[in-house]
Amino acid sequence: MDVLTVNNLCKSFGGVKAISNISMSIEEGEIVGVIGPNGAGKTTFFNLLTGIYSPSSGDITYNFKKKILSKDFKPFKMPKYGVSRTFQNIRLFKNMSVLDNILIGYHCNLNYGILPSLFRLPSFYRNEKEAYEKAVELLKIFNIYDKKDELAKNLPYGEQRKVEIARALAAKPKVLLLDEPAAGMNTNETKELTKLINWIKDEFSLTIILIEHDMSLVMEICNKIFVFDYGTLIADGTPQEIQTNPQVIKAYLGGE
Ligand SMILES: Nc1ncnc2c1ncn2[C@@H]1O[C@H](COP(=O)(O)OP(=O)(O)OP(=O)(O)O)[C@@H](O)[C@H]1O
Repeated sequence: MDVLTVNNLCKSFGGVKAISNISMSIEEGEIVGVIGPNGAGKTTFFNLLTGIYSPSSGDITYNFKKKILSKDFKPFKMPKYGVSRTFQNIRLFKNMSVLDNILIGYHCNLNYGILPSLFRLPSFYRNEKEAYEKAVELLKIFNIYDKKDELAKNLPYGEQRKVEIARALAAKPKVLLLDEPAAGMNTNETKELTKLINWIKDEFSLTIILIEHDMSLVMEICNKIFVFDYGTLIADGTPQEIQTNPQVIKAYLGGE
């Protein structure tokens, strides 16, 4: 079943056509890679998928129990709908602890109102305890439990990326968008992350869409790859098909 459909999507900034007539569908449970040279429109595409930008024309639909249409996208609503993301430039609450960063992810889905919170009613404690336990579980999965009380800004870059992914997962998404998850990671960290992404996809029943320049990661874990160049979709297919596609080779290397 398609979890996401994109129809004739366009986005222009003045005279710059950042996204031009992109159409695609993504099936539930897939790990999909979005690749392309610098400036190809990948981040703009993610910003359209998460309501940061509105399409100039065309539309996007998440086919969840209830359909979510692009006209209803707002960045702050996306986690509630079931769409979480990470950013190319890590956006953590840098002066908060690692644990608090993850707890914020859970707070999108807490089931108590202002009164239980003000008067400290049982539902408040029940929800907070559950969020804490789940956050600890995530920290252990990401192998950063021993850093839980450190300020996010004091963690090495690779671990900050893990915190950002864990925070996105805490919002219990159905679709997880990862913008360059391996950026700034060394080879071993990238290998570890590759395994982790595969594992969380099954464990949390996710559909994952990722932008990534690290081709070893993309080719190893993606079922399907979409290739952008100058805002257009120039190819899509399996990793094997993409690696041998002459148009893709041309876009990356500037020749055959
Ligand atoms: N807010 C904006 N205002 C004007 N132009 C923009 C804006 N955002 C993106 N662009 C332009 O749109 C095009 C696509 O940019 P985008 O950042 O989406 O590419 P990208 O594929 O993510 O690149 P990279 O791999 O370098 O991150 C570029 O020409 C960029 O300059």
